[in-house]
Amino acid sequence: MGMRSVSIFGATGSIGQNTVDLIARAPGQYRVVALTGSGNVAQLAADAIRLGAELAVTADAGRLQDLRAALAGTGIEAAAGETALVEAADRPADWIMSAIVGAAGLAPGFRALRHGTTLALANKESLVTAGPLLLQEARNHGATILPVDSEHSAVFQGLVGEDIAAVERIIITASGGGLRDWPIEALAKATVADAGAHPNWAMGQRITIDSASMFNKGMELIETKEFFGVTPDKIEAVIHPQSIVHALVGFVDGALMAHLGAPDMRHAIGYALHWPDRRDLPVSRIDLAQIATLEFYAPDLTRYPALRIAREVMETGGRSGAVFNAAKEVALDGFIAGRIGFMQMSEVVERVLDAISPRLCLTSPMSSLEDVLDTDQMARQTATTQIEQMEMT
Ligand SMILES: NC(=O)C1=CN([C@@H]2O[C@H](COP(=O)(O)OP(=O)(O)OC[C@H]3O[C@@H](n4cnc5c(N)ncnc54)[C@H](OP(=O)(O)O)[C@@H]3O)[C@@H](O)[C@H]2O)C=CC1
Ligand SMILES: CC(=O)[C@@H](O)[C@H](O)COP(=O)(O)O
Ligand SMILES: [Mn+2]
Repeated sequence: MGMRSVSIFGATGSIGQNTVDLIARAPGQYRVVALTGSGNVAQLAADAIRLGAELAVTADAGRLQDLRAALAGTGIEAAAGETALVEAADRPADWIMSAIVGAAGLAPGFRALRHGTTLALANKESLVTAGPLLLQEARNHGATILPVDSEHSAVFQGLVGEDIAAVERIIITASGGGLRDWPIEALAKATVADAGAHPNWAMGQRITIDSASMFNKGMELIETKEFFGVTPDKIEAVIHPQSIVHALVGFVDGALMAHLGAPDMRHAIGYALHWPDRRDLPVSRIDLAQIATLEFYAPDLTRYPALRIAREVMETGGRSGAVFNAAKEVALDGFIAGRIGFMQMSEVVERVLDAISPRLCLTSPMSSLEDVLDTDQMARQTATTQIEQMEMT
């Protein structure tokens, strides 16, 4: 058997760097086809050289000269822009990590499936915006999608050898985020630094703030429904401050199987990399006696309106996931830019879903990637308008 070929989309980010770490620890075992990044061209070039990649792509068309300069004399190809990203996904690779942040990750992952690859999916936005289309595309081309989000990897591992018909419930855990213990009245004044500090996981800024608002968990509820094909009434989220139990699967006989592990994404990434085998991974082993206490409690929906909105989206289906995600991305940009407060992010998303529904039938399914991208654009424009209106009042 030849060397396994891999590509990493979003290689310069938090998931991407953990993936690079695992690949770099196994010299001679992988042929690296493409690495992609965006603004961090220096990291992209350094990793492309370190891993001997064939191609490096920055999503930022304005950084092509910088990338070329950083790769001069190495023989590694350089490319830039959105089209180049999708073209990189056309380069066959046995295993592809999808770890671009946001809806920008959808098109390259979607294209990679055309080649029957194994797509390790960290980019949850792909499932939230276009779950049915993505899964259908994988079926059409004999491709495999493996979950990388820690909770979904945990559920996936809990389902090995099980019949999905015997699943009574799926419980995903939530840390509660950086503001979990704040008085609820103080949340409106939370800053980007406050919300951007996660109690347990080291992650990119956007998902860390989404953890604090629990938009991340809302996305994950939808991701669970789409990926595992279970009805919303079977999916629960519970706060677990230690982030040691990642998810639990409950069966019709009352058994509840939990997945435990240190909060280190190299576990879920490594599981997807070696699946269906298990290999030794450089993650710390948990010591239950030292941890001593694992707590669980129900989330307060007044504190976390994102969970309530996500549940409505799960029930609505159709285009509502794409609208929800796009509105959330614009609201998050607005919070990071200081234009709206922390609690106003959920207000924006709710307003966009309400404002757009007379123009767009939210329950109707999407028929193509273009359809998803059009819906995404419409929701982004509506969200921008809503933020402008909020700023005026
Ligand atoms: N971090 C984690 O532990 C987890 C992350 N996820 C999901 O994985 C994905 C990645 O998250 P994370 O690694 O934290 O994110 P980061 O922000 O750390 O990294 C994002 C990556 O995407 C690149 N990127 C940014 N914008 C664009 C764009 N418009 N087009 C193409 N590439 C772009 C970045 O490039 P550059 O940095 O060079 O600008 C970087 O490589 C997200 O969907 C997140 O929800 C899921 C579970 C856990
Ligand atoms: C590591 C991972 O999968 C993240 O999505 C994580 O779940 C975020 O932590 P929260 O539980 O705080 O959302
Ligand atoms: Mn997660």
